Amino acid sequence: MGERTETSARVNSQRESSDGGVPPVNDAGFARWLADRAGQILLQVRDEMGFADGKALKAAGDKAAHHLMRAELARWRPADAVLSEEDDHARDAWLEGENTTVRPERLSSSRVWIIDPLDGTREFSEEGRADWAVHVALWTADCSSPSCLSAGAVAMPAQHRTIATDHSPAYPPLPLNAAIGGPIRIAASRTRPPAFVTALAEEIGAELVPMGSAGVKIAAVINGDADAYVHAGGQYEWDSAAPVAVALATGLHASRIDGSELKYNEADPKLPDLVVCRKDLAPRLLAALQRHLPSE
Ligand SMILES: Nc1ncnc2c1ncn2[C@@H]1O[C@H](COP(=O)(O)O)[C@@H](OP(=O)(O)O)[C@H]1O
Ligand SMILES: [Mg+2]
Repeated sequence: MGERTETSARVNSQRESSDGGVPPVNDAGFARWLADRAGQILLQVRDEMGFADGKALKAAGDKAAHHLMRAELARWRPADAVLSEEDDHARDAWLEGENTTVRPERLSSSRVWIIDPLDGTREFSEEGRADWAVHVALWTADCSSPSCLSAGAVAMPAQHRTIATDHSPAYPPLPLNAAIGGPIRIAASRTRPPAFVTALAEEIGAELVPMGSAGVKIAAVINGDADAYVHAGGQYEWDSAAPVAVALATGLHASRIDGSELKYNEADPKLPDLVVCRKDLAPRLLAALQRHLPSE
């Protein structure tokens, strides 16, 4: 067994033997508890493995967080379905049965946990970076909003910070630079920003704030460190479900870039674009986005 595999095996066995106690009964508290537990494991994996082999670190982080979350969900919410980025067939709308294709179980479940065990995987593997997160969201069939997200938590372990719908953060105050007519700050992917985002920013006099992880970018909007998060060109439900749950609970605007609703637990989990921003900014940003929508 190589040194790195040994480290990963040791982290796994410590994880399995460590007891996180009894989690909160309510779903939002449970989401926070689960995201925090996975976050602790991820910090441990980073400490144990170091940054010499980024690829191995990413793989070990994804795996450790996924296994822990799957195990705790099976233990504490056994009747619920789970959609995790790290499941083998997570991206498939249909699964191969014996002689036919079958629908994934989650499509007939009334409660589905949509989880991204490690969002911002690239940044997780880079020393000194804190822009990575753990996402836990609960989709329920019985709901009153189009997204049907009834709980969500985003842990940012390297920032020692977790936001969740059990104690929804306060609506962000109008930042001073917005009040005095300063530039809007748009958070965008540091490695895969939408093709149109530079032109969009120029058109509305905005400045771009590159960072990793969809969860961290939406947390920046919730926090008031950015005014908006704009993404297009590809993403999946697990990349946005948890932070969108918190953003909506906070009272922010969250939609597709054409203004339509974000929907979760769809047969095809692709959810390639979104915009999250303060409500006062939404009409202006959506109007500008209309002029930049990628042609289908
Ligand atoms: N064009 C694209 N296609 C598919 N996934 C994308 C994407 N752009 C961003 N993502 C995913 O969205 C998440 C946030 O991306 P970014 O950090 O670039 O803003 C990342 O999730 P993971 O880290 O869970 O893979 C990344 O893989
Ligand atoms: Mg992700």
